[in-house]
Amino acid sequence: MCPSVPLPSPCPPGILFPYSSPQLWGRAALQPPVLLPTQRRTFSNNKILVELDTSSGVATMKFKSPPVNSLSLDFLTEFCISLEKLENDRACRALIITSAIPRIFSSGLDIMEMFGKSTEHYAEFWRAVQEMWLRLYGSSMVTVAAINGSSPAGGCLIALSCDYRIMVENPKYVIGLNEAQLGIVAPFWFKDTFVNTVGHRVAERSLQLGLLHPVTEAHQIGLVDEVVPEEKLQEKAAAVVAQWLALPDHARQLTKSMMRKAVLDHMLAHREEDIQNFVKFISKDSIQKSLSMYMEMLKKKKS
Ligand SMILES: CC/C=C\C/C=C\CCCC/C=C/C(=O)SCCNC(=O)CCNC(=O)[C@H](O)C(C)(C)COP(=O)(O)OP(=O)(O)OC[C@H]1O[C@@H](n2cnc3c(N)ncnc32)[C@H](O)[C@@H]1OP(=O)(O)O
Repeated sequence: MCPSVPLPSPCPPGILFPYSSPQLWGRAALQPPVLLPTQRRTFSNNKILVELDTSSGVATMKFKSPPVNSLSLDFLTEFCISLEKLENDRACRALIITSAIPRIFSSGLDIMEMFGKSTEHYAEFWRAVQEMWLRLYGSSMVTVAAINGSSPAGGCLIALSCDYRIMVENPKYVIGLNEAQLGIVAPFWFKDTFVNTVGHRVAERSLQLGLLHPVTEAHQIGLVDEVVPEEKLQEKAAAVVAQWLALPDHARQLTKSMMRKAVLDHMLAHREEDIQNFVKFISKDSIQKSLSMYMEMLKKKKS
């Protein structure tokens, strides 16, 4: 049962509220500072592995969906379930997201979910994409993306939705919202999340050109906050989390809510319309043709 933790009053109508239970916001921070032995709780499905260290309150989530951690409907569903579990767990205050697949953080939305399917399927898929973003961008946990590989489009969105991004320095890795290169358009809430991170001018150029930025450039434009060698990634992520967790949960959470509220509110107010727009757009013959050509190009690249 959740303890009844008094919230600062009056509570701002932060968008975090529908997605995280206000009673839980005090979490570990409000408990007496007793030294607990390190304890790990693990849960897993065939796409995602989560390990929660209950003594520090930090969970690590590893994407493990070969070959490229693409965000299929199944993956998104498992991702949302895992996020919900952690959000509702009083022992969890922070989340590090990383990949168990070498060289790839996530290849973005699974293109096969947007190709040759029924309008009902497109609507269900898009609702799942929205749900994932609402949960992650609106999370009351400290969230850090430990980006250990390339992260195009939807993969970049996951990183952008976290509070902090650390990327492995490797000249082969790229990150960005490259939708325009596929002949599709990043929806307004992808764009807003990007703008909130890198600013309007950088976002405008990057989105119009569908740029995938090499790591050093991503760092220069503020798309990632830090760049580290592979072997330092987990240590750095843990240090960043510790710094953020040193603040009182309620102050950090209310500040986060204040910063993200407008964008989250905007999407919630237009959620159904956004689904209809997606279905209409993705069902067009010209868009289906672009996606088909893109998949062909990916396959040709291999041979
Ligand atoms: C008006 C507007 C209104 C509403 C909105 C409308 C529009 C819709 C917006 C939709 C937003 C979309 C977001 C997205 O995320 S789209 C996906 C973008 N992703 C990419 O462009 C990445 C493509 N992939 C790659 O670049 C490479 O695969 C990658 C990730 C760098 C890895 O390279 P490599 O290790 O060499 O591996 P392969 O290329 O050989 O890939 C292995 C295998 O995986 C398949 N694959 C790769 N990516 C995807 C994917 N995203 N979805 C599905 N499948 C993928 C690839 O084809 C290979 O398959 P194979 O069968 O050949 O083994």
